[in-house]
Amino acid sequence: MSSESVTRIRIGGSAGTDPYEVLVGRRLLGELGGLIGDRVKRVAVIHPEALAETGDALRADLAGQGFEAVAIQVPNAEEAKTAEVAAYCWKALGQSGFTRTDVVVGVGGGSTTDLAGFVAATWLRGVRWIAVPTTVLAMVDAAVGGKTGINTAEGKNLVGSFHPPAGVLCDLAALDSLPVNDYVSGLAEIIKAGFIADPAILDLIESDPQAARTPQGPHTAELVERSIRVKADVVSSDLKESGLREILNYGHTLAHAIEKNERYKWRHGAAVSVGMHFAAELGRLAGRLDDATADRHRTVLESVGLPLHYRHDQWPKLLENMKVDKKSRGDLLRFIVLDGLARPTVLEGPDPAVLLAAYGEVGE
Ligand SMILES: NC(=O)c1ccc[n+]([C@@H]2O[C@H](COP(=O)([O-])OP(=O)(O)OC[C@H]3O[C@@H](n4cnc5c(N)ncnc54)[C@H](O)[C@@H]3O)[C@@H](O)[C@H]2O)c1
Ligand SMILES: O=C(O)C(=O)C[C@@H](O)[C@H](O)[C@H](O)COP(=O)(O)O
Ligand SMILES: [Zn+2]
Repeated sequence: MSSESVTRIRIGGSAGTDPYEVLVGRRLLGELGGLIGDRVKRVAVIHPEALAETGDALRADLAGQGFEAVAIQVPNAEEAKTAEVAAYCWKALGQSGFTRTDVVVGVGGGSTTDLAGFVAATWLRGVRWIAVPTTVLAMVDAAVGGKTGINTAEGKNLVGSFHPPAGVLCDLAALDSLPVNDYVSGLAEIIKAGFIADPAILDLIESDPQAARTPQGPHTAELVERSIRVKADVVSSDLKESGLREILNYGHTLAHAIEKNERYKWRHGAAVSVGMHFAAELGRLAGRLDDATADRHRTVLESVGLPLHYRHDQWPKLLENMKVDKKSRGDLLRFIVLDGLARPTVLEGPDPAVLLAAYGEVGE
């Protein structure tokens, strides 16, 4: 298979990390063998149940290229991000004699790429891995940047590692089979990139919100590429989240609290949408964010069908859940808010009354 009109976005390369490329286009899977490299013996293709055919086709294709290829099927969505499923993958790698020169390929949405990256980060203390994201969310965010991990009963992504992939293949054709709710959920991270760094993204979506809801929309490739570039710029200068990278967590403090409260049954993007609405109200009430930009959150999120609200009576539980957010320092809660459009900043230890008032706009 040959690839056609491929965009290549380079990531990393500073502070001792190996650079890698994110490829965006169609018919890209022909690039996989080359990325894996010819000195590799074994490849493990980790894929969700929903992509059983794709996983097996990739395994067969790699076997045809001379690799000892195994497919490891894992549950769909967040059910894959558990210690038990990671242990199942370690067992499969052990049984196929996987060594430090072998390669993991994670094919699927963000849940699968987070798990596959984590399995690669932990097996033999770290083997190479390649991400083949198949949801819009995984293409623009999860598969890019090297954050890998799993959930625990105590919170979202509480166990993980920074372990960048050796390459990322975003084949836009994969989006054609994605259920519309999953497609729309991914738009939340695209809209996040718009608010924190690249407002042209918001203009593109606002120009035709209905078209933005489908991969057939006229701006799909541009939206995906712009969002990847936002993430690439950030993670290339701060892989391990010592500062700047925290801006990518916009909306996530409340989002992760909601996901835990829903026992990880909500889609991440839907929770991020509610979380960004909350962060916008928090920014407004803290005197940081102008009304027009705060209101723009509601209109753009709502226009593509993303949720803005969550149960009002759950606030005490959400507040408790937020304490284990990775941005917390001791008892200090920290939120990413905006000082204005594309001007993200940290709000530390907001007054509990302001937090409650912001949630008053979100609760229903
Ligand atoms: N590591 C990071 O930097 C990062 C960034 C953002 C999000 N995430 C994580 O990503 C996860 C969410 O990822 P997601 O929104 O991609 O959802 P997902 O991976 O949970 O996938 C949603 C559903 O779509 C199915 N699916 C995937 N691709 C498909 C396709 N092409 N056709 C049909 N079905 C398909 C999956 O099997 C699953 O059932 C969360 O766990 C979130 O925490 C991680
Ligand atoms: O890449 C990052 O950094 C992000 O924060 C991107 C988020 O969209 C993503 O959901 C990430 O997994 C959240 O990380 P966490 O450290 O808050 O668990
Ligand atoms: Zn996210």
